[in-house]
Amino acid sequence: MENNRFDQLLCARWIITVEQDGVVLENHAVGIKDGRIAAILSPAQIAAADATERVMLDNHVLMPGLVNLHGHSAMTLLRGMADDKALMDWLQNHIWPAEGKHVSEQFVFDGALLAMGEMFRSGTTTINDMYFFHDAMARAGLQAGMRTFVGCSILEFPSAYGQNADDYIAKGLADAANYQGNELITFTLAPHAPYTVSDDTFRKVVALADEHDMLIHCHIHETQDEVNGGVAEHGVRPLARLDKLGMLSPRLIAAHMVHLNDEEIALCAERGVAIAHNPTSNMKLASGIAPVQQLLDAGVTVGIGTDGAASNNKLDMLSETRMGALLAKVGTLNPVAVPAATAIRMATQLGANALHIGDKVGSVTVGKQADLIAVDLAQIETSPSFDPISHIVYAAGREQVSHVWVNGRKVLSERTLTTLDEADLKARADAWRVRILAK
Ligand SMILES: CSC[C@H]1O[C@@H](n2cnc3c(O)ncnc32)[C@H](O)[C@@H]1O
Ligand SMILES: [Zn+2]
Repeated sequence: MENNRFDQLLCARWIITVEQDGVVLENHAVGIKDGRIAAILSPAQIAAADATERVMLDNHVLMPGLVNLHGHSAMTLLRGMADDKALMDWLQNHIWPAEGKHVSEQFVFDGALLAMGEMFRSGTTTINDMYFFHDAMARAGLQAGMRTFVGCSILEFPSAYGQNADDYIAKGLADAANYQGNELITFTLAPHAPYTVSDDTFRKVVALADEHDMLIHCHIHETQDEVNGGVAEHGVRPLARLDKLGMLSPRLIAAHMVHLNDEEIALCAERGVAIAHNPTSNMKLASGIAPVQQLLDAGVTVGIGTDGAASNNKLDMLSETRMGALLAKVGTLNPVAVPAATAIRMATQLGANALHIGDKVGSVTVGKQADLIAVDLAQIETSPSFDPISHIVYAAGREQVSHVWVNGRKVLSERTLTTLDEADLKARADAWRVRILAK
C-alpha cells in the first residue's frame, strides 16, 4: 500500500512527541517520506510497513530536534579567550577588540561550520544566530544542512563587517535577498542591544521588519547595569524605550531578558514578545537569573539558547535544557519551577514557535518536517531508565546523541557527522588558533 511506504522508518524504544506534556510512546516508529513525518506507527503497524531504510533505535529516545534560540556560531573560534568576566568588561576589553582583529568572511564560515558540527553532536537542528558576514553564515548552514536563522547584525559603530547602522542594514538586506525562499536559510534583523543602537535605527528596523516580513533578534535587559545605563541615558528602562519605538511585537525574539519586573513580564505577554533564555551564559557572566517560570505563567513564549561559545563555553542544548530547569528552581526556591517536560518543550516547540516555524518543526507530529534526534539511553549514566523525559533533561549527556535528522536528511549517524568532516573542522579550528596567536 502506497501510504505504508517510507524513505526511512525510525523504530524507537521511546518517542517523546512534545505534542502533550508527559506523553511517551513506547516501541513506535516514525515513517519519513520526502523529508516529512509521514506517519507514526504503532507496534502492530510496524511489521507491515515498507521502508528503503530501517533505523533501529532499540534503546533510544526519538524526539524533536533542539532549537537553539540564541547564538553567535562563529564565536567558537574565540572559545576560552576571556573567561570569568562581567558582560561589559568581557565585551569591551576582550571580545570586541578580538573581533576587530580577526573576524572576516573566512573566520565566520570556519567558525560556523565548527559550531554546527558541535551543535549536531548535541542534538540541535535549528540555530537562531546573530553575527557578522551573513553570507558566510548562510553558506555554512547550507553546507552543514542545518536549519539556520541568520541575524543581520546592526550596531551604530564600525566593526570588521560594517561602518554604521545604515551600512549593516544595507549589507544584511542584500545578503537576505539571495536566500529568499530557501527551505533552510531565513534572515532576521538583529539590532545588537539597546545600548549599541539608536532610536532612529530601531525605528528603521521595525519598519523594515514589517516591509520584508522579517523577525527581529536583539539582546535586551541582560544585566542590571544595562537597565541602569538605559535609565540614565534615556530616562526610562530599555524595554519601555523599545516599546515606544514599536519594537515589542510577535516579531521580536529578545535574548536574555534577565532583569524584568512584573509590569514588564505582563507587557511582553501582551505584545507577544518571545524570549531566548540563556542560562549558562547568564550564570557565567554573572548577569542574573531570568524569571522564566513567571514568564511562562504569564503566557510568554520562552525558548532556550546557548549564546556564543566565548561566553558559555559549550554549544550544548541538552546541557542548556538541564541548566534551564535547574536555574529556575534555585531562582525561585521552588522545585516545581520549569519541570522536565516544560524544559523539553522550551528547547523544542517553544523555540520553534518563537521563530514562527511551530507549524513546521518542534514536535513529532505527522505532516511536520522530520527534524528529529535520537538519544541512546543504554549507557551506565542513564541506567536504569524509568522515565525518558527525566533522563533527557537531568541525566543524559550530549555524548548520547546518536542520530540527527534535518528535513529528513541524516546529518549525524551513530555519532558520525555525515555532511561535515570532523578532521577538517578540527584542522580549520587549529589554523585559526595559529593565526590568532600570530596576530
Ligand atoms: C551584533 S551581534 C554579535 C555581537 O554580539 C556580541 N555578543 C556575544 N554575546 C553577547 C552577549 O551575551 N551580550 C551582548 N553581546 C554579545 C558578539 O561578540 C558580537 O560582537
Ligand atoms: Zn548573545
